[in-house]
Amino acid sequence: MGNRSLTEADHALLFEPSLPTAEDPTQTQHRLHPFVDGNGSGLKASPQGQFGDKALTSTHRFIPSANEDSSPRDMGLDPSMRRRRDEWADRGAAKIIKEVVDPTTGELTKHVVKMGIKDFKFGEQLGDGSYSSVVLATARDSGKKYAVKVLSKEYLIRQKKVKYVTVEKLALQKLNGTKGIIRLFFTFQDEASLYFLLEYAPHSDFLALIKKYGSLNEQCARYYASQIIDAVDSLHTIGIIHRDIKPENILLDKDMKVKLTDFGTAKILPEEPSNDADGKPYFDLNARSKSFVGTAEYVSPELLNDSYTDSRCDIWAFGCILFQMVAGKPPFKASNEYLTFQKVMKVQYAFTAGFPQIIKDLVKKLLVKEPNDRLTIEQIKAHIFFQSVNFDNGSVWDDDPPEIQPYKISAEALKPLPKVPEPDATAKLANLQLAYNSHAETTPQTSAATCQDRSAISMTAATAAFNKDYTGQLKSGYNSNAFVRSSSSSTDREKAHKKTTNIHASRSSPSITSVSKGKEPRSRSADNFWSSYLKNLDEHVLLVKDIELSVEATESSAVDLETLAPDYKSPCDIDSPTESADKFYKRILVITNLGRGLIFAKKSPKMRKEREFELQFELKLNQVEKINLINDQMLQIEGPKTVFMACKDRAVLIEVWKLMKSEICAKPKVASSKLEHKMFDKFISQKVKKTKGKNQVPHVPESSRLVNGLPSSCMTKAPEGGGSNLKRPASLQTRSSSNYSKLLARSTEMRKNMTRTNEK
Ligand SMILES: Nc1ncnc2c1ncn2[C@@H]1O[C@H](COP(=O)(O)OP(=O)(O)OP(=O)(O)O)[C@@H](O)[C@H]1O
Repeated sequence: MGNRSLTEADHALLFEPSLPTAEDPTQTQHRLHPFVDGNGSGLKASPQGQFGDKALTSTHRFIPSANEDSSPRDMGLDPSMRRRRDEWADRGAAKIIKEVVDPTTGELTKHVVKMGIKDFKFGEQLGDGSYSSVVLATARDSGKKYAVKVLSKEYLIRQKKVKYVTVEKLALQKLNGTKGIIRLFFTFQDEASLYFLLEYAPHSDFLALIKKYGSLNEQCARYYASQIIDAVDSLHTIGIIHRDIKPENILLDKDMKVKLTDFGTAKILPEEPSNDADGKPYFDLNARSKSFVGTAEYVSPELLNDSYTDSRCDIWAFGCILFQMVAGKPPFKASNEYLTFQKVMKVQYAFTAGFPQIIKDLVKKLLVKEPNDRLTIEQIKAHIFFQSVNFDNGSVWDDDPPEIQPYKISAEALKPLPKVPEPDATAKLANLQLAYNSHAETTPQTSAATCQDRSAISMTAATAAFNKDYTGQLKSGYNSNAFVRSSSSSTDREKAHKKTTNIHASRSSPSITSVSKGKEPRSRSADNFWSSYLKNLDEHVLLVKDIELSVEATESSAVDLETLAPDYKSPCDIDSPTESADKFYKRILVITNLGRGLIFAKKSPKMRKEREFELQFELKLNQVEKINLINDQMLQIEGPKTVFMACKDRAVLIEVWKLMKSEICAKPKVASSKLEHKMFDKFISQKVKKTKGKNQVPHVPESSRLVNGLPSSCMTKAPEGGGSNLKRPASLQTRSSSNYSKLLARSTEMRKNMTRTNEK
């Protein structure tokens, strides 16, 4: 039993009847009012430990066995054990008030009934926690399914976990009937174990969902995030802080809706005197708690840095989960717990490529080191991401879930958030916008104020401009250049534009004005767009170019180069896609200073209709093993995948080749253009010497056969087997300590021993 004796409360939980929990569940026609714990019977001695991989093996441990009736069990029991079991059958059963309507008189009569282990058939194990096993149970009378959390008394006492169970029970009782919280119907016990009869959530948990799909699209993320935050709001309103919110503690019920579970480490706040006229209970949600509880990947920095948490730790965890929904992995994850802590303490995380701007904005405001600067729940609900969600009319819980789809990058998602101007600031914004646009193309001097604002205001326009600009270039053979005006034209803005710039005459297009810029292949607005897009990732664009791209098929298939690119008669005859080439995707390559080659594709068969660019492929340049120049219009880049990049424009290939050859990663090398061309020419002449015939179609070995487009493995999707490197993170639950290294040591120790200690 360790060095800690049981408190009265612990004793009550383990050995005495307790308070009622919830309405009964097992009957459809009758309402049942459970009010006490009792004891159960019908247990079978288990040869192995049944309380999770972290539990101790106990020879005294009992588990409910699947679908057995009582008689065969009696055979193995000696008389004293049988007597004890029978004693507990009465003592440990839950006593429930059953309301029965008399069919003749129509009167409601109440009966006290006992419900215990004998009233359920036990089935498969649903899950394993640190100190419990959860099994499926079917009520013998109604056939309804439940999840029963089974906790070994001996283990709880030995590992000093009784407090956790008490807290879990109290929290669930307090929260009973709250939307988004798993329901505890009642508890019962026998000599060996405690049983929590819980609502069954048949669709597993949120971690499994993310794993299955790899990520969730914005719509799904919005649906689930709104339920999670609403459930957290309800918790906090009732004075409960969860403190271990993570995907695996978010179950999915029969309707695929959120049910928070695992309140073992919750904090139940004392009610404070209320000043409210309506007398609503008041809880100090900012009251600090020093308990070291949570899970490494979702733990808030204030617990690690300053050894305290309050309700804002649930908001932090919500931010981590929101990130994970889109990225498929938690924001703070390292090879071990210590390194994960380091990242959390420094709030060191990076958005994945193509992370949608709107969610990024919200996550950035949630994963904030200083709890006071973190958004409040009210502010979260008011965030533009939840603009379409009505948190007041219950639709968050009533609406059916959307079709689950993984997140797929789209140009729409990359568009920066519209900056909502204050009414009187519209004109100023327009001025700044236009001033910036003019600046970007023509005006050398810009005021400091304009510079400061421009990153915020230029991006929407730049996005729109980029797409148009790009289409325009294709049509006009790179002879036109575009510069941007505000994408939402307005008379005011046009006036402002005239005032602030006298450079360009307006054209009929509301968002683009084209001017001839000689031979410059791409407008700066396009580059600005990518720069702005990547700026948030601490990345900047080194190169934006049109390319044709193919990726070697993962399984070699009988596809040759002609099949790969039917319009290309030979690789040396590469040109921009023609208007007739319906099957072609226009692709551009963006190379960044962080050594990423991002290939965006735009399906625009006739170049009439605007189609959005989508990130199709990411090439990690530092993983490139070899670059082969097939000829001076095509590169073969060997790495984890073989990528063929073709471009008629030799200068483009020079740049790509140069970047890759110099193993560009974090720091680009700057070489004089003359030198680059020299190097390139040398490289080519060596290649040409080795090539037997000029302009010959290179031999493509069977193993390097190509397919048109990209293998699906390059697209955003769930990794094999629902994959990802997501392991179920285990909770940390240990006593508070101001000494961080002690905490780490303790958590490591804890991992080893799979033990927990009671918080103070
Ligand atoms: N009501 C339920 N319906 C279906 N499955 C459930 C239910 N409750 C729990 N489970 C499954 O059992 C697992 C363990 O449950 P739970 O998290 O409550 O246990 P725990 O011992 O408190 O775990 P932890 O180690 O996180 O503290 C869950 O991850 C889930 O897979």
